[in-house]
Amino acid sequence: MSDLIQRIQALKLIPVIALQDAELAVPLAKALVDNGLPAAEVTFRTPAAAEAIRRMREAYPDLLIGAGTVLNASQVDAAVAAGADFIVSPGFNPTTVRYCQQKAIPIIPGVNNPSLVEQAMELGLTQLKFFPAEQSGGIGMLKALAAVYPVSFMPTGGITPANLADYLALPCVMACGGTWMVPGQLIEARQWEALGQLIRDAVAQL
Ligand SMILES: O=C(O)C(=O)C[C@H](O)[C@H](O)COP(=O)(O)O
Repeated sequence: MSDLIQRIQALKLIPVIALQDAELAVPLAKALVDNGLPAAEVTFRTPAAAEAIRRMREAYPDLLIGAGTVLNASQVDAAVAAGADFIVSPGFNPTTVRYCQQKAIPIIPGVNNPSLVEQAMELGLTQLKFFPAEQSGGIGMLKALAAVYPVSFMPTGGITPANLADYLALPCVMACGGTWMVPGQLIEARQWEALGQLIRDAVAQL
């Protein structure tokens, strides 16, 4: 887990992706790698997720790949079989967390209030997603949580170029998640140049 967290901390930004078509996975991974952001959180919000992860892993063995929106054990299995390095969930589901822990699979579950942070800590977790970040009180809420709990957060949801730096400046923030540098319309339209520019602009802010 600590190696993984170091990699996430070094990247500072994890692009969150919903891919409609696994054919788009490798060109998207190429755009991310070529433009300086070698990571992807591929969400299980689409049926293409596992195949997209498999193709990315095959083409880019060193790419940091998370599986996002993982809601249950069978999605954990599918993600890991496809080559995911870690699991992310939008909420805190103790069943999914325990399943990952039994299999020694890193999981970063989502929380957005003190009670959930405490439940996560009880299971030994100290790196958590803060989701949905802006809608849950944003930076003010994170500061309040960090004052009480020795945990690090990956805020996701409502992170934009306008607030990224403020989130990253908080000592409790290990990285942010966001979609703005990998918008679905550009990916589906295979606008790799435009996408590359968005990714470069995001990296330039880090
Ligand atoms: O599916 C998940 O597990 C999620 O975490 C949801 C996405 O991360 C957010 O919807 C991203 O929010 P935006 O960056 O505001 O577009």
